[in-house]
Amino acid sequence: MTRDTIAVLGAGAWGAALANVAAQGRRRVALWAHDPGHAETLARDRENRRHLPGLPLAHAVAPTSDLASIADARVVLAVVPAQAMRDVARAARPYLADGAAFVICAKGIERDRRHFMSEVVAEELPQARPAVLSGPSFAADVCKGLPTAVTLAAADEALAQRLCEALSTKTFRLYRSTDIRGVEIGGAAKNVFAIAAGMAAGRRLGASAQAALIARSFAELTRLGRALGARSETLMGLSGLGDLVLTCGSAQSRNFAFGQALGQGAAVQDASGGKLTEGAFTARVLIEMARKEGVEMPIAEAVDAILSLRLSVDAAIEALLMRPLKAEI
Ligand SMILES: NC(=O)C1=CN([C@@H]2O[C@H](COP(=O)(O)OP(=O)(O)OC[C@H]3O[C@@H](n4cnc5c(N)ncnc54)[C@H](O)[C@@H]3O)[C@@H](O)[C@H]2O)C=CC1
Ligand SMILES: O=C(CO)COP(=O)(O)O
Repeated sequence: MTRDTIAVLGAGAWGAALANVAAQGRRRVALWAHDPGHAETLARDRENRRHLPGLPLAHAVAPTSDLASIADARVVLAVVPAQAMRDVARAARPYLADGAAFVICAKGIERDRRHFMSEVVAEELPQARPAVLSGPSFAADVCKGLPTAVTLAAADEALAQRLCEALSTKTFRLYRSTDIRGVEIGGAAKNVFAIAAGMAAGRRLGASAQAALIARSFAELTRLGRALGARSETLMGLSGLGDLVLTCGSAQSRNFAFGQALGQGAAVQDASGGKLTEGAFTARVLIEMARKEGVEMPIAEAVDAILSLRLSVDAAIEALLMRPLKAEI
């Protein structure tokens, strides 16, 4: 499978970066954009100037807005926003080859139906073999060829191994897993915690508070992950702790930057600066899942309360600090 044809759905920052990765050693990688104008601009500029300025598309990357271009792909990377995954998967259904690997690269949970991305894909693409790629990886870092390591999970370990071989490069290293649920929970939840970490930075709470917040966020992730069947080693791995540390520790993260702007006083509707902040879509559904499982997630609850304008940032910090003292679990 290593030289199998690869297509990418979604031509934002991460889609462009992964298309460049896939282009190494391949003659053509279709990069599908849902907006024909965007596909034309990419084809003309050979660069995603909005999302990845200064980082050219590899020669083999072929921007298109024609979904039929995925028909000959044995591996399709799905890199659209999580809330768009169902529509895109449904639209791809007539074109996706039987048995093709459909690798979910979005980080989020479907808000309306409370479905994980792998459940969305199972429903919309019965002919696909689903997989999930997630871990600490900023698109710009990957595009620049900086060393990066992520997890790729598929139920069938042989498929996971073959996909790791197909997608790994010298600087983009994939570790295989069969824990799809564990990998997708980590990717979705860390965006919510990154908003909280950004708020703490925006309020200048200090490095000690940042570290405490990451550790307690990890405790929340672990509790929910275990309740939903994730494996401990996944939660402690690249797609769990690894991505949490990256995203909660860098203003390069859009979720962190969004939280930071909120912490500095920006209004919820303005704080993202028009950038995709998946955590803002995931916060509510994450705590709904947690409540259903009887799992306490006070940090995620605080983020949701702030985003739904029920609590100010300062009141949320106060409430977290006033929680009863308890054992460290
Ligand atoms: N940027 C990064 O460093 C990383 C992003 N991700 C994940 O990848 C996913 C995509 O993120 P980015 O590419 O960074 O976002 P982006 O904002 O750079 O690009 C999103 C792309 O999706 C397109 N899009 C929007 N609505 C759509 C729809 N309804 N149907 C089809 N396409 C639509 C937009 O036109 C845009 O080209 C997110 O779930 C994100 O969490 C994961 C790892 C790294
Ligand atoms: O998922 C990411 C890094 O692993 C990107 O994070 P942001 O979406 O917060 O920019």
